[in-house]
Amino acid sequence: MWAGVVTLFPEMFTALTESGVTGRAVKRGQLEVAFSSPRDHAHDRHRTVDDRPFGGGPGMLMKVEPLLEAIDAIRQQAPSTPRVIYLSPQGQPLTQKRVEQLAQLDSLVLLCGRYEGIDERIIDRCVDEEISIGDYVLSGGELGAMVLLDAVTRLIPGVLGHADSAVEDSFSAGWLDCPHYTRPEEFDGQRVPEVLLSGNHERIRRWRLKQSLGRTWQRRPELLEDLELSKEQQQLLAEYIREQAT
Ligand SMILES: NC(=O)c1ccc(NCc2ccccc2)nc1
Repeated sequence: MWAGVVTLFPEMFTALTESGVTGRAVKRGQLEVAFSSPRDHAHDRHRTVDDRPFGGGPGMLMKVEPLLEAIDAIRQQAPSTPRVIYLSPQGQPLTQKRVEQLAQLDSLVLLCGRYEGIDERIIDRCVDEEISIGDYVLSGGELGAMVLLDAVTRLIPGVLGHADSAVEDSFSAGWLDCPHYTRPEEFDGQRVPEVLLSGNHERIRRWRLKQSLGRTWQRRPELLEDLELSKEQQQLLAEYIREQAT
């Protein structure tokens, strides 16, 4: 996956490119991240990248010309025509389903707004899709870009070891994950559920599925509305709900 990032703060992205699973993916060449800053494309004496909004109002906006030049510069580096995504509170919510679709692309350009955002003419000219990582306002789109890149990079084949890829099943199935335990079997009086020590893989599968469905019902019932549960899943969820009542 090739990602071009248009940002005034490329140094923020070392958290993604130099740490953990995503840092390893960059080192292995599974993810490539390139940067382009509007500041490098501001040619006036003060290298101005922002300006006051027409119509008045608080704050500043990112200027058209430096941003457009920065976008064109990064697009030229893309190995294939990139999908241009703008991170903004006005975007479509980022979901695991959308992450899975984005992970299929060869190249992305991520626009990171600062101040109160960017001139709408850039969105009209260059942006294919606006994405939001949640209903709150941040000081810039960079954290959203890193969230998106992290979620997408995990899905690139070979990035996660086999053991980790099992983690995908629950959320990509559309429900929350089940509880997890590791050694010791007992800690300060708290025991690991016996079923997980039983070695009975079918019982363990059913227990984990029941816990996932039950927790989804308890914490995020709206996620269940879009799901068509199998007979087994419906039965396990019903059992979980009955046990909650007692
Ligand atoms: N919720 C998000 O994904 C998000 C993205 C960017 C951001 N801040 C930069 C910005 C502010 C206003 C308009 C456009 C961009 N805050 C939150």
